[in-house]
Amino acid sequence: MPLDHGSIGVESPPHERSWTAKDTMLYALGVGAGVRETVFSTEKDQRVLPTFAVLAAQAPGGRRIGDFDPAMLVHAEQGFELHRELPPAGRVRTTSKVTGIYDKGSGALVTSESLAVDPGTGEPVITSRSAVFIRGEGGFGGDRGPRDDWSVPERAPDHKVTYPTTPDQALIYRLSGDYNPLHSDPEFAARAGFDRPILHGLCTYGVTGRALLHAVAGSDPARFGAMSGRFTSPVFPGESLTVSIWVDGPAVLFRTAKDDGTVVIDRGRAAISARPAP
Ligand SMILES: CCCCCCC[C@@H](O)CC(=O)SCCNC(=O)CCNC(=O)[C@H](O)C(C)(C)COP(=O)(O)OP(=O)(O)OC[C@H]1O[C@@H](n2cnc3c(N)ncnc32)[C@H](O)[C@@H]1OP(=O)(O)O
Repeated sequence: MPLDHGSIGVESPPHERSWTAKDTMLYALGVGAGVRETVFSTEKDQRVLPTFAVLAAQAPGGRRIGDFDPAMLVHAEQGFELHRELPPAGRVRTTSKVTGIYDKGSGALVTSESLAVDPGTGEPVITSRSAVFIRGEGGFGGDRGPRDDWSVPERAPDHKVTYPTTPDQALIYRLSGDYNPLHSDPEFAARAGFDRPILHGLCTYGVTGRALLHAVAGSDPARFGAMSGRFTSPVFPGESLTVSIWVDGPAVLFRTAKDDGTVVIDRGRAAISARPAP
């Protein structure tokens, strides 16, 4: 059954969500911030990894986009802007909407946007933009969607950071709320065409965000304004991730790859503000 194009532009009812210090510590462990990053993984002077913003701004309950086999859905793109640093425990009110359904031939690309505000003041806290790719749902004769002019700079990266993931990474990450069996159940993963469960896209994204935070933002979440990228190939738990980073003032480009060179996040952009004056 085709996807419901009537879902485009329909705003979801506001959804309030709160999180605790334990949620943000668990998230930190889920994206690999452990004993060397205890400011994120323990309560001592705790701060929050900027990429937690994507989870904080998720709003379930939007309009359904149609019937399809959930095993065929993968996370395709993710971006966010952080309007202020997130506290270890907090609350936001989020509205979201589908912004487009594009025909990519082999699948449909469904894009969405969420705005999370401070429920007390109404001030924006997080803007989040994401896309999912539903394999097998393309070919309906629709628009292919906007083009992006991202290209790899012609110089060597200014930074290269490699982080491991562990075989248990997806089992820890899922406890932050994405219980999609694609990441835990070998039978479901086989239905999706994978010989074992794959890592959550947002886990790869969080590992990449740590690399950016430490390499170009002086490990200071307050300097981390935005990040976006496209998931180009699946990652299996246990694989290492190398983030190549090019810095041009506040504008940062990046790309994440596995040990065999396969690029898993492409078209990466981040916005990092200057170090505050002492
Ligand atoms: C907040 C929201 C939360 C959402 C959570 C979702 C639930 C989660 O639990 C699910 C996950 O985490 S899944 C894990 C992470 N994602 C992945 O591993 C997907 C990796 N990517 C792929 O496999 C392929 O790129 C694939 C399959 C995406 C596309 O591969 P192909 O079918 O071979 O397509 P290809 O021939 O390369 O390109 C066809 C057209 O599609 C565009 N395109 C490709 N990958 C894209 C992507 N990732 N995002 C956007 N567009 C993409 C191509 O550009 C091309 O279009 P055009 O010709 O117009 O340029």
